[in-house]
Amino acid sequence: MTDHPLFETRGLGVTYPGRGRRDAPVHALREVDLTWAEGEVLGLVGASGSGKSTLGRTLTGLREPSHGTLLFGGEELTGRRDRTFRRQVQMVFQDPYQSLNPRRTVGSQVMEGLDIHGIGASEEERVTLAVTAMERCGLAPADRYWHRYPHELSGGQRQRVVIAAAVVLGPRALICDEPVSALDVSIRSQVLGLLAELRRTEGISLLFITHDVGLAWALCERVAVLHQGSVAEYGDTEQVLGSPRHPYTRELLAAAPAPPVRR
Ligand SMILES: Nc1ncnc2c1ncn2[C@@H]1O[C@H](COP(=O)(O)OP(=O)(O)OP(=O)(O)O)[C@@H](O)[C@H]1O
Repeated sequence: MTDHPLFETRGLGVTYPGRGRRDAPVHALREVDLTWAEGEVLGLVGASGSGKSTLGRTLTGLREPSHGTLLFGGEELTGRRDRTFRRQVQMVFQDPYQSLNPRRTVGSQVMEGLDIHGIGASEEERVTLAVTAMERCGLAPADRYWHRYPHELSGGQRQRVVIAAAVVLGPRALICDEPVSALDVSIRSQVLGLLAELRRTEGISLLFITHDVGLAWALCERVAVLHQGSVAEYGDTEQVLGSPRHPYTRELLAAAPAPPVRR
């Protein structure tokens, strides 16, 4: 732990060039000032196109800011992220197929990061770490899943493999971009429960990107509402979603399919 926030953005902006030659550039993020504290579950909510994924990808280094400053543990991040950062900050995407290789077994995919980062003194130790992470993520006993391919698993199990492949590296932060939107409604709460538990037991900070204000309300301590690339409102979840001040936040809450429930 440091005294610095895990991540901090100051005046962060991301502009994409227009898709066609005649198209105007898209200002996906404008002047975003946010703080994500170590150990915190921070929600990023907003409608489709509000810039949520762009912000998540910019934090991980998949996209470079066009302007502004991005700090990690108080240090400015520029250019290619180093190996330590890539180990400490992991992403979980909406569609586990996007993250998994269909031609490789579950065990080899959970092991892959350990090989890349040179973790574990021997193959045996790496296998033990992978088995522990899989079982920690609800894939127990691990040998039941180890030799299977992604298509042989359910959507929820695939997402657990993705989470296990991140957790095995001992990350500080998980950036979860709509992690349950592609899953069957009946198993969403199990995967959300796993993420909440990882935060509680391992102290992993969570950034929870969602268009679903109800989920943010249930899971997050603080929430930032993004509207057309800008932060409309930001603060404690109770305050932002319980007594919204910005008309856009009220609109999002009014459009929620069920009244949000605080967990
Ligand atoms: N690679 C790209 N090139 C050009 N424009 C892009 C690119 N990626 C995203 N955009 C545009 O940037 C804006 C923000 O997109 P982003 O995907 O970050 O929003 P989002 O809130 O995550 O939306 P969704 O919930 O639909 O994923 C949108 O107008 C989108 O069309």
